[in-house]
Amino acid sequence: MKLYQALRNVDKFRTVFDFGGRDVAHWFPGHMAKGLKQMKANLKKVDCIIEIHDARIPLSGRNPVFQDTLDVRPHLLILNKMDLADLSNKQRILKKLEKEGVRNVLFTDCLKQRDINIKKLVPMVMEIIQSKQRFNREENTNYCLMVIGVPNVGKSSLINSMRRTNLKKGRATPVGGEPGITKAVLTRIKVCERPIMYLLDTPGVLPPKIESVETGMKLALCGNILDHLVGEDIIADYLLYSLNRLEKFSYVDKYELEEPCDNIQHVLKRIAAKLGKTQRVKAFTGVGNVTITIPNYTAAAYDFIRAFRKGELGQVMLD
Ligand SMILES: Nc1nc2c(ncn2[C@@H]2O[C@H](COP(=O)(O)OP(=O)(O)OP(=O)(O)O)[C@@H](O)[C@H]2O)c(=O)[nH]1
Repeated sequence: MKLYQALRNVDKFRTVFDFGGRDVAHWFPGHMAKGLKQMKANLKKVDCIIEIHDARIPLSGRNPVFQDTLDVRPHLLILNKMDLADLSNKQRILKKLEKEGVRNVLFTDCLKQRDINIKKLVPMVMEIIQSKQRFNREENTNYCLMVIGVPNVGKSSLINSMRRTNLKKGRATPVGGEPGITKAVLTRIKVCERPIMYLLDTPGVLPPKIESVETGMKLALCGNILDHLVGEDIIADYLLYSLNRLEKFSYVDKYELEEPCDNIQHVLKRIAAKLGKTQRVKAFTGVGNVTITIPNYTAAAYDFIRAFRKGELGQVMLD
């Protein structure tokens, strides 16, 4: 799709998204509060907190509890999944974060076999630790980090990636495609030999800060909330709205649409047809019941969201 063609459609696109009075209160399971207790209890052993968040939403959805209760420790913010993020305006993001008091930021791609930024992690952590007083751990020669973050941002992947990079070792912790995979209690995992560095894995338990339904929807789009709690249909619609707003029109070619379109029903119908996803349903007519074939909108919405999460619809910056 040529940009000049697409731009002709811009005034046809929605400028605001209608969330239909949705309530985000039920989007997070209760077990998450337990995680914070565990973290606080283990804080004494920790030299540096590694907070990990999704690089596509660097400004939304982090948990404010980090600042309030865990702030006593040195802190590094990792913005992971950088391979999926449009970082053309990285400076704007870094400036905004700095205003919020976040000075140590590292972008990573934990799926990459050799991510150069993961290599920088240990030296960066050492610098941060050495720039502050080490509380009651002065005499300790090994270091302990705590990795925290909202669900599904890549905490386990980061640990595995650090082990791969620093110890040439394989997986220590299971990775999942759905939020809430890491449920075990805190485990201490070695991630570096020189200096000896351990990492406490937390169960991905911190509920994000949802200051608005829009923040909730961004988190849902990035896979930080279980899809069915929000609804695949609305996530897909918010995805379409976002792609159009950001002028990321690669979905047009991928799904063989004629032009960018702001109507989710139309787009899903096209996706369903392309994937051959139809369903047969009974329809009641005046002359009796007939079975008709209609597009499977749910399957199409799922495919659309999945393609986005895999990066097939381009890199985005949702904040
Ligand atoms: N594209 C991309 N995907 C990633 C990256 N890091 C992790 N993922 C994927 O994100 C999903 C979640 O990763 P996990 O490491 O299980 O995340 P987690 O934070 O430990 O998840 P919870 O235990 O649910 O809190 C998996 O499908 C990973 O493959 C990355 O840098 N880029």
